[in-house]
Parts: sequence; C-alpha cells; structure tokens
Amino acid sequence: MDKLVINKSPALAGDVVISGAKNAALPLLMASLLADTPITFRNVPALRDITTSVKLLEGMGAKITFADKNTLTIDAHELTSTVASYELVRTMRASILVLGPLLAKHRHADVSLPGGCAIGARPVNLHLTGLEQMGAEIVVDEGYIKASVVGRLKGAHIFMDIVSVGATENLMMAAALADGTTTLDNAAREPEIEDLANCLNAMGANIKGAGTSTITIEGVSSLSGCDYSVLPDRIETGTFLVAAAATGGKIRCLNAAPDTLDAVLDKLRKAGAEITTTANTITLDMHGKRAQAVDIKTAPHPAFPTDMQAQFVAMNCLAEGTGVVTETIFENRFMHVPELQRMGADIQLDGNHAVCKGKELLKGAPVMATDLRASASLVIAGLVAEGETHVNRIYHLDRGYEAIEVKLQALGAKITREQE
Ligand SMILES: CC(=O)N[C@H]1[C@@H](OP(=O)(O)OP(=O)(O)OC[C@H]2O[C@@H](n3ccc(=O)[nH]c3=O)[C@H](O)[C@@H]2O)O[C@H](CO)[C@@H](O)[C@@H]1O
Ligand SMILES: C=C(OP(=O)(O)O)C(=O)O
Repeated sequence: MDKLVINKSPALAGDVVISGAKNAALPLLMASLLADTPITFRNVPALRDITTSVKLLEGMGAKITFADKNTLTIDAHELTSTVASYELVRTMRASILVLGPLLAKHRHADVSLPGGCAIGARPVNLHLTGLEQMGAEIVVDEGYIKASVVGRLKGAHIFMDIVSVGATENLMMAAALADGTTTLDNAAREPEIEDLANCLNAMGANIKGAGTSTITIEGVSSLSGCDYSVLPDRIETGTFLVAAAATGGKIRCLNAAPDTLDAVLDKLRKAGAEITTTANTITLDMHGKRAQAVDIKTAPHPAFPTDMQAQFVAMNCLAEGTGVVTETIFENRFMHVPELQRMGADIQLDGNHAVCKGKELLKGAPVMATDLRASASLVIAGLVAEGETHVNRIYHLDRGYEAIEVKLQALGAKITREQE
C-alpha cells in the first residue's frame, strides 16, 4: 500500500483545479441504472470509489466506456444480474444507492448490507422503510437486503425522521420511475441532491423541490440517457482552502462552486482569511498570518459539513487560541484526534466535542487514518509540522481525492507518494 511522505512546507501558493464531486458522482453513476439509453458523465473524479462503482455496475452487466479519465458513458439498459455483492459493498458504502434504481427498473435487487464503518454505525433503515412505503417487499437475509416489488413501485408520502443524504437520493431515484407522486419530507438539502435531481430531470424525470426539505417526484414510465457534467467537489475545495489557511498561504481554486460552500467560507473568514469569489473560483489569502482557532458544529446542509470537520480540527491545532469542534452527524468521527495528538496537538475529547488549543509547533510522525477526511486532516497537519510525517494506509484518501499529492505539489507542498 502507498503512503504519503510530507515535510514542513512553505505557505501554499498558486492555482488548483477542483475535480468533480465524489458524493455527486457516486449517486449519478447509480442513476444510470434507470436509463433506457446510454448516459455520458463528464467531470467525473478519477477516484478509487469511482473504480469500485464501475466494477459494481459492470458486474451487473452494464457496458461502460471511458473517453478519458474523467468522462465515461454507461449503457445499463440490459442487466445480467441485480446483485451487489459484499466484496464491493464493504469497500464503498455508497453501493447501497443501487437499491432504489434496481427496484424501480428491474423490480428486484439483492444488495449486501454495508455494515458499520470507522465513523459510525451508519444504518440504512430509512432507505428500507421508504422503499417499503412505496410497496417493496424487503427481507434481510444472510447479510443481504433482498428486495422485490410486484409491478411498479407506488408513489408515497415519506417522512424521514433523520436527515439522510443517501436515503433521500435512493428514494428520489426509486420514485422517479414509480407509479404516481412521491413526497419526501425532511429531505436532505445537500448540493449533491440537487445535482442528482438535475440529472434525473435531464433524463426525463419530473422532480421539484430538490435543495429544499420537501421534494416532490412525479413518477414517469421511462427515463433515457443524457450528457451530464458532475458538480465540483465542495469538500475537496474546502480541504485545499484549509490547507492553504493552515500554512498562511494564498491559493485560488478553479472550477469550484462557491455557492455550495457558504458555511465553510464563513468559518475560514473567521479564521482570518480574506476570501474572494467569482462564479466558479475561490481565492483565499491569509496574508502570511497564523489562523485564528474557530468553533465548529457540524449539521446537515446548509450548516457546516461533517466532511470538513477533521480538516478544521487540524487547522485549529496550530491556530491562535482555542476552538471547540462539535460533531453531531456521526458518533465516532474523531479518529484523527489520537493521531494528531501523536504529532503534539493539544486536543481534549469530551463526548462529541473536541477542544483544540492551538500550539506554536507540531512535530512530524508516522500516522495513519481509518477514514477519508481523517486522512486529509493528517496531510494538512503534515504540511505545517516540523520534520517528516508519514501518512500510512492512504487507501481511504484515494477513495475521495484525485491526485491529492500532485495538486499539493503544484502549490509548493513538500509531499511525495511512496510504497509503504
Ligand atoms: C457518498 C456520500 O454522499 N456520502 C456522504 C453522505 O453519507 P450518507 O448518505 O451515508 O450519510 P447520511 O446523511 O445518510 O447520514 C446522516 C446520519 O443519518 C443516519 N442514518 C442514515 C440513514 C439511515 O437509514 N438511518 C440513519 O440513522 C446516519 O447514521 C448518520 O448519523 O452524507 C454524509 C453526511 O453529510 C457525508 O458524511 C458522506 O460523505
Ligand atoms: C464519509 C464520506 O464518504 P462515504 O459516505 O463514501 O463513506 C466522506 O466523503 O467523507
């Protein structure tokens, strides 16, 4: 397995081109299962999770061709199987998103239960009860969700008592081909939900209200392919901005979507960054200053995203003052804290709060992380720590960041990828 070797780096400077969003691309790829004709996706990030999704869809009989590393065409109108096996699902939880489309189009699906992961238990009860409300018969047997429906799924009024990105996406895709109208209440409002709705509408669906907490889907009898460009990755963007802020740098993110990052940009401004935006660029300038520690509380969009929490913890560790970081989405999302402590960070964990006292100095160390954003936070810490940091087991980082070391090198970071 590869590792990243990082040395204390100068203030990051220059331009970085943002990739398409992992969390938009994954549901979009699964939505191709609904289409009767080929669908082309552009701005698809070259990531391990995309490779896994391609394997998953190909395993079901979909034909997939790449025009280049970020453009692919999927023809999934004829499938040979409706099974998503444990081997693939366990490496990527978003595989659960094949359930709604398979059920809606092919009327049955066997999808491995994703199981827990490093950041929490992550149950899928809302996905299942929503589909049951639409008429699906679901049993969980030998670790598999075995779902079927006689005839078409039926539109339903579904209230979700927890805001869930994945459940909203799965149910929206299922409802697109259902018979009648579905209303999703207390729906997630993440930009990736809007991106999926936009693509489904381009395929012929009739979805209104995506991006608000009530989504109405008028089912249609068939969907066709289209040509769709994936939304820019707001979490990748935020990660580069925080890396620049932690190093006192000045960077410009190109091909970004500033509108999707309000809560993150607000916190960066509070940390002392000067931020300017155009329609698709974000410039951050710390004017060489050390960041101020900031308080963060994660919550569903449009509040502060849990996927940016770890990166801000890393920044707070070297900032001026004390920042209290509160995680409200996942019960175990402080895996980066013990590793940052090994680098000398002063962080006190108290339930779902991490109290980060900024220090003048962190020291490089061998570290590793068991989830994606925790790994990103260790990379940021490595850029500002004295000496050498080895971020081991970067499997997770490769799930969600396209060529992170290449993009950081171009900004002046001292980072290389080596064999462990
Ligand atoms: C591929 C993708 O888009 N992943 C994102 C998605 O994950 P994902 O869609 O898995 O996250 P959810 O929004 O579903 O999870 C939010 C909370 O709801 C709970 N829950 C969820 C479903 C359910 O049936 N029952 C239930 O209790 C979860 O355990 C969690 O505590 O949103 C998360 C929250 O913004 C992000 O961190 C992930 O990066
Ligand atoms: C938690 C994340 O992803 P996933 O839902 O794919 O595990 C993430 O992107 O930070």
